[in-house]
Amino acid sequence: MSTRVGVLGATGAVGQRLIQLLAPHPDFEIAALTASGASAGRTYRDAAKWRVDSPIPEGVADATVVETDPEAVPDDVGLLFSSLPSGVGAAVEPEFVEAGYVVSSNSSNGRMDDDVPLTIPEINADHLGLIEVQRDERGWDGALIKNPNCSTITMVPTLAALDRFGLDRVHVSTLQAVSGAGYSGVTSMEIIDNVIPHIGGEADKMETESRKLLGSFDGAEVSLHEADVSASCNRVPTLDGHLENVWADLDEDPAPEAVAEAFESFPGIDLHSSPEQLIEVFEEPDRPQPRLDRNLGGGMAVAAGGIETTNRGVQFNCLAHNTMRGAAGASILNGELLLEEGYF
Ligand SMILES: NC(=O)C1=CN([C@@H]2O[C@H](COP(=O)(O)OP(=O)(O)OC[C@H]3O[C@@H](n4cnc5c(N)ncnc54)[C@H](OP(=O)(O)O)[C@@H]3O)[C@@H](O)[C@H]2O)C=CC1
Ligand SMILES: N[C@@H](CC(=O)OP(=O)(O)O)C(=O)O
Repeated sequence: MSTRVGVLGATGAVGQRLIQLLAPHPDFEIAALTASGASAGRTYRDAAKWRVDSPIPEGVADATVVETDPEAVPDDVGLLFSSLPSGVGAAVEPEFVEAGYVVSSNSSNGRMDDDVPLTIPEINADHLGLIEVQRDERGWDGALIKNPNCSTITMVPTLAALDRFGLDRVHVSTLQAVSGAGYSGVTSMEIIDNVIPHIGGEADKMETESRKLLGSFDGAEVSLHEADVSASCNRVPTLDGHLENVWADLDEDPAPEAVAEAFESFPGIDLHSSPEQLIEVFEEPDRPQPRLDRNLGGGMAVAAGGIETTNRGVQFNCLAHNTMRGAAGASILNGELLLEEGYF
């Protein structure tokens, strides 16, 4: 039997991707769509400026959008996916959890809170245990779980695979697609024929979230991984797919073949949205590329290439689809993990 789910911020860019992925999902059935007061009371077709490259799913187009308020969401909804602006998420997500809902959120608010699991199921599914800590400390019946920032999600599976060689220090420079900024985030006049060498707050997120994801959970708290991470974030004129150049200093000195083997053999997880091969390695020196490789594994795989040794470790490139693996797909995968683990 399918679990009835809702989408908070359903009319937005990430909300639309969530709807596209949830409509055919075997375990979830869309039962509530929320947005701002300006959209509430309207049909979804009327309220949302639909921009996904497939039609609005049947049953969603004529559904009525409701206020983002726990009282407006039916009680039999078991799981909520949140893609609200972070300021709104910070205010309303706790209200939903207090009301007993389990919320799988893509918004950046609260990701580094000590009692909030920040999870990529293939990397740190055990951090879900923080939910018990969260419930004890906050007296909540529901639960709040976060997926990381899209640039962080792209890089962290490769770092997790490299940790067997002793991950010591990481430098990363990103080339991030415009969809990461949302539909009205950067104008065409700003980005065509241009690169913007700054994305507000992004470097800090990569530097902190990656250490939490790679950290260890002892049943009570997560200790951050000791590796130092330095990031430099750039907006480039691609539509989807964040490409990243990574330099990792390691305690050991693996050959490029050993690094490729570590990437390719890194295990996935048996969940519907997880790809069979989590990290796909290219031997061609000019891959991965956003336009060619962002849809690997249904947009849920990470691509790596250009592996070379340095005098301190290894350098390589990695790529993932920022609104699939990096946003909507990440929240849904966390929802699948919560379902599997019996949290609702
Ligand atoms: N993990 C990642 O890497 C990524 C994360 N994100 C994050 O996801 C979130 C959503 O981004 P995006 O989809 O681009 O944003 P949009 O601006 O496209 O959508 C925002 C959604 O929130 C709703 N909303 C806005 N204000 C309110 C309010 N006061 N009360 C209730 N609902 C409100 C909007 O409804 P309405 O249409 O009525 O205004 C809309 O449904 C952000 O936090 C963003 O940072 C985004 C991209 C990638
Ligand atoms: N800042 C990211 C997208 C994003 O919204 O990230 P976050 O989920 O951390 O707010 C980008 O521009 O590509």
